[in-house]
Amino acid sequence: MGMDRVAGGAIIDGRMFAAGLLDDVAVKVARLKNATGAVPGLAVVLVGSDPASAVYVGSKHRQTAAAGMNSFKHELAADTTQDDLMALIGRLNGDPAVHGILVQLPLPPHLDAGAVIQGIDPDKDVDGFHISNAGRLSTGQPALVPCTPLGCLMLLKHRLGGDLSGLHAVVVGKSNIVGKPMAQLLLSENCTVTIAHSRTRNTPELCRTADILVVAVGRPGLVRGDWIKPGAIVIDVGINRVQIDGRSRIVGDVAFEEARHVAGAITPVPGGVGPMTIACLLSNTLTAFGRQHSIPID
Ligand SMILES: Nc1nc2c(c(=O)[nH]1)N[C@@H](CN(C=O)c1ccc(C(=O)N[C@@H](CCC(=O)O)C(=O)O)cc1)CN2
Repeated sequence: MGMDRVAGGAIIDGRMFAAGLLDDVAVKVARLKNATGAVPGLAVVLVGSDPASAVYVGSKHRQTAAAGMNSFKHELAADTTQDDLMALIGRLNGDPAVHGILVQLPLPPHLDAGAVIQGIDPDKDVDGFHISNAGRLSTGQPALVPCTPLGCLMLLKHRLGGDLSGLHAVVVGKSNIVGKPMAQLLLSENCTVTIAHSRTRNTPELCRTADILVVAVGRPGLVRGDWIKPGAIVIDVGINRVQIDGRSRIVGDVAFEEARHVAGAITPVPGGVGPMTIACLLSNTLTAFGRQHSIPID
């Protein structure tokens, strides 16, 4: 599932893989409803009118409903105060119909995103950004795992038949949202993990030693074809809006046309990691519901 061969490496079809995961979630939700009458609920909070965020939130809302779950969309004005946002989070924490809470990022600059994230009940933190979930992940305890790295790991495990053990993984980028949890997940799969970032001195050389290369820096086309070890699996997390020939396009952090001839497999942008983010969010919501009610989901 989810892999097309082209001259050079394989293109990993994230859209197809995500569709399969969403089907799987929908089947489990239907089974749960039949058995218990209960319906998992996801609350998504959007502050302001950033166009890309509005699209992502709309998509989350639609896909949550399509999977048979309750979706609660909260759209707040751009000048919402920290106190009002925290009060909403408090209400959602206490609402028994809400099993997952997500605050769409980025928030307007006057708001303290860190305080908002730490205000979410860790058991409802389906983004996996709360410090408790970060700590649980890094100590090997059951955690809600950030959606984008979780989606990357699923694509990698599928490509590699489930076994990543002993492979050298290089993660370019050290954000709390992608780079660090990605590194933790790869470590938990027994990879040897290197994290490269803007101060790393020999990033191209390091990348050339990677069996698995995950790039999440937000710099269009940073990773060139000659940074890639022949046959490596390349996961491009970048979603960068650029103007090409006067038209707005989305490109990744990897120079795709160069890289695909060297890599053994590569995710495209769009159509690679992005769709997995929302599919994993719904999967996390189901996981959160199961843990809150001590109901096995699988
Ligand atoms: N609270 C969060 N905020 C943000 C997250 C997140 O995981 N939690 N991630 C990103 C945005 N994001 C989801 O919220 C997201 C980004 C991209 C895609 C996606 O499917 N991309 C498509 C292209 C879509 C387009 O044309 O714009 C693709 O790559 O194929 C889904 C979700 C930041 N904020």
